[in-house]
Amino acid sequence: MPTLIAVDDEPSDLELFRHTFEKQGLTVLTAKTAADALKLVAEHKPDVAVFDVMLPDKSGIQLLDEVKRYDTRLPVIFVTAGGTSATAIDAMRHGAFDYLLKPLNLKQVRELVDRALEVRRLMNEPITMGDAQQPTPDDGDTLVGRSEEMQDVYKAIGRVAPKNVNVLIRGESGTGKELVARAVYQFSDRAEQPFLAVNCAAIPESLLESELFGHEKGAFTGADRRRIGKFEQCSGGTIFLDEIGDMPLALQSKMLRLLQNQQFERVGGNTTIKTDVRIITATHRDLEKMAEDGKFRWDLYYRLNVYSIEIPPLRDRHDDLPELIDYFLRRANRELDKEVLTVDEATMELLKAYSWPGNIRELQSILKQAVLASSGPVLLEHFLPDIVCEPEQHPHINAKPSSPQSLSDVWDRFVSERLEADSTAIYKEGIEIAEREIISRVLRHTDGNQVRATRLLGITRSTLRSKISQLGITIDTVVET
Ligand SMILES: Nc1ncnc2c1ncn2[C@@H]1O[C@H](COP(=O)(O)OP(=O)(O)OP(=O)(O)O)[C@@H](O)[C@H]1O
Repeated sequence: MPTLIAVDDEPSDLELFRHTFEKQGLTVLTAKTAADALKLVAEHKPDVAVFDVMLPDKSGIQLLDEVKRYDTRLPVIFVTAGGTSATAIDAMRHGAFDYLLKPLNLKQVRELVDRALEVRRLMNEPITMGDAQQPTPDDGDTLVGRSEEMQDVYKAIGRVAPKNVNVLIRGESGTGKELVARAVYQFSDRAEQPFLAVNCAAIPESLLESELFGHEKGAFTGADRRRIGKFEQCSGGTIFLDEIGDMPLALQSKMLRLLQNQQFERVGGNTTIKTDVRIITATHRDLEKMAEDGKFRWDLYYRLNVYSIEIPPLRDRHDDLPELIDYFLRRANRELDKEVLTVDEATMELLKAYSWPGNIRELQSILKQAVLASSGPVLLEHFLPDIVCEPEQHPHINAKPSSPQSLSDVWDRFVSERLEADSTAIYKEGIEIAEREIISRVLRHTDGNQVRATRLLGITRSTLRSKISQLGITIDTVVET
């Protein structure tokens, strides 16, 4: 269980943190002074910290600097009364994760702590390579696969990680680009420094610049205080820019200047800020084609592509399938509290014959559905979702809809089958199926245009993206603007 430490001289605030996060299953440590906090950090190595900016024996920033001696990667959130937010902004420049203003809004606190824990996980969970046999697949993440193609990927990681150069990771969606980025970071000389990930496609264009570079108070409507961007916050560390092909052209110029001189200005500011970040980027797009079409700057492309790692699609390394299947079965068993131990031969043949357009993410999602549906220790053919058994009946998004059936017939069949299989997750599975179906259909209607789809669905673009990834929705044509 992750551990949170809250440091504040106000007992009622400490109680609030204890109450809120113990309920969420976290271990909560509390301290009223910086001295006590330091002892707890040294002893318990917490995963996330919340510091008041003013402590009786030290300022929160002094405490942050001292804590960094024990743990350079601990995400620290500051809490401040509105009037002292300048200190909190200063704390961000010292590498704090973020800050919150009093009075505390519990929803915001929870969201921020969740994000900090995710960042901590990305930094700390060790990535192992090629060895799916480690005792529990939950001890960290494993890049599974011993095929020649994956051996080349591991060699490339080993070769480039210790060099302080920018790396471009390429591969279709769901092939493991984020895992490879984390492996490059973890095997680098910067592994003790922070790692921050930004998905360029998930953040609206208007906000991406300030997310990366920060802004000055009054830079635009709504900029009511200075904001420290990721490049400033992460100085000394590594930034992972996912979906770099989606970065707008105007921002590409600013990135280029940063790469040339390791310096930049906040939006609306004149002060030049020096930074020292290693940049890892990833994309599923054809950047050369984009550059030829004038959509991606060649000069930026050359700077980012100092070294590139190409991850092959799953269909080109079917040798890895048995090991991947075994790994994800064990994972699904743990998550769903099931005991599916093996896959029978006919099912394995079907899995091998399928083309895996959504790559490993799709494999993971399909095995989870199959484990959920299965009853007994052997995964049989009829527990697999139809898409694997009859792929021609389920062409991806551009295809015609399948045979008409009334909605209530479909759900009748679904519920009866699950009742027969003695399922204990009918609700969760049903919701997932409905979500997958609705989102896929709307995307088909918009010819894969995600911006139009978000409008029709009435959800945000980041929700859409996370649903696509969570539900393993595969799209042949994606138009993201
Ligand atoms: N070789 C692998 N071994 C084990 N798990 C893997 C492997 N490759 C990918 N995964 C898992 O598959 C899922 C998708 O991986 P990841 O997010 O790294 O893909 P991606 O290429 O970054 O996708 P996208 O382009 O859509 O962002 C993750 O849950 C990841 O842990």
